[in-house]
Amino acid sequence: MTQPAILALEDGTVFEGVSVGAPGLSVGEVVFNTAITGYQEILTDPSYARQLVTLTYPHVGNTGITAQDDEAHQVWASGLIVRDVPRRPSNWRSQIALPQWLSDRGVVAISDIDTRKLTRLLRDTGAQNGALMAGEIDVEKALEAARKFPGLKGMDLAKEVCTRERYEWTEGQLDLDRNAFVSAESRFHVVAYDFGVKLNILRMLAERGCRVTVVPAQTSAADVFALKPDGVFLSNGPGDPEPCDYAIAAIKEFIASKIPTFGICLGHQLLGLASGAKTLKMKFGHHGANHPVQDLDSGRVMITSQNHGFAVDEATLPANVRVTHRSLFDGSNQGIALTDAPAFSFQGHPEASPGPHDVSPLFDRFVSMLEQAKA
Ligand SMILES: NC(=O)CC[C@H](N)C(=O)O
Repeated sequence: MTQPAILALEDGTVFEGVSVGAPGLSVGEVVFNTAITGYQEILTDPSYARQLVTLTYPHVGNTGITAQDDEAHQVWASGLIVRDVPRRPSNWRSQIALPQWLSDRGVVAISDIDTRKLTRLLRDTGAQNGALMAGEIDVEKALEAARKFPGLKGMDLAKEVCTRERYEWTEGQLDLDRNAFVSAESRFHVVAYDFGVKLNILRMLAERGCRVTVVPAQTSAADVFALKPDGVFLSNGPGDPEPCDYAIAAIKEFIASKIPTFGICLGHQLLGLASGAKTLKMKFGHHGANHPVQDLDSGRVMITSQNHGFAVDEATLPANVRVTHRSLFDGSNQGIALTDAPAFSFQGHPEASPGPHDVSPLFDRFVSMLEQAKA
């Protein structure tokens, strides 16, 4: 039996649809993602914590859900908003249908709303806070919950979503012919900060010969140095980078020690902050899998996967930080490199999960840095 669901926005707009997940109330910042595939990777990406994600692609759930495609061991998005979910999925890898998977995990989701109208509204007004309600509906209560959500600015979520315990990672990428993840021989030891890390990042490091020790967000630089790594990786993650003072302090020490350091997304923003730059909240951010980004060194344009609502403010970069990449959508910063330390970072997602692989050579650049430092 279909259950009703609503999406209430802080500006008072209410969308009525049907529930395709668990009953209940869930609040967060509403963001739109324009990728046409990868709904499972998006929902399990820890960077979406406290966000309600709407997908502009209208048919979501067609290929079902496969455990191997999880980017983390749980759904991190606070809710899902879509136009249409198929009656049944169809794919040889599918293990479970999207609505069942969502409701098993207590995730509130709505379908049958006009997602184009919602996206236009968010594009015009900027990302808004909202509330999803499914099952028993109380419009006033949902509107109040949407207005009460404090917003992501100033919210430190990295320390909330990260691993509690340190762990080792050696598994490479999925070999579909063998239906197994392949392990590679390791030549380097990398300490990866988990601010909300996506598993495909760890796999891409492992595939390139890195044995990875994943550590909690609040691990001190001294504890990292004690592990004697060849390099440090700074992961993606949810929330505002600015309040993550523990991470900024640790990264300052990595820069000073000249250990090879590579950051992705939140990790990029944190490297920027540790270098002395500032970050800003964008109007509606970048969330999609077809964003053009220019590599300023080569002039090449790459199509990239993106998921961020904050950005490094280029106007605040100190003299020892070079801009390496820029978004061709809005000219915002997409990459930096220090001129006096082997440290660089990228705002988008070179792990492309989901998305195109144009930026994956950045992992090779990090590995060359590890090689050079070791030589
Ligand atoms: N994917 C990420 O790491 C996102 C970084 C940060 N939370 C932002 O929204 O900008």
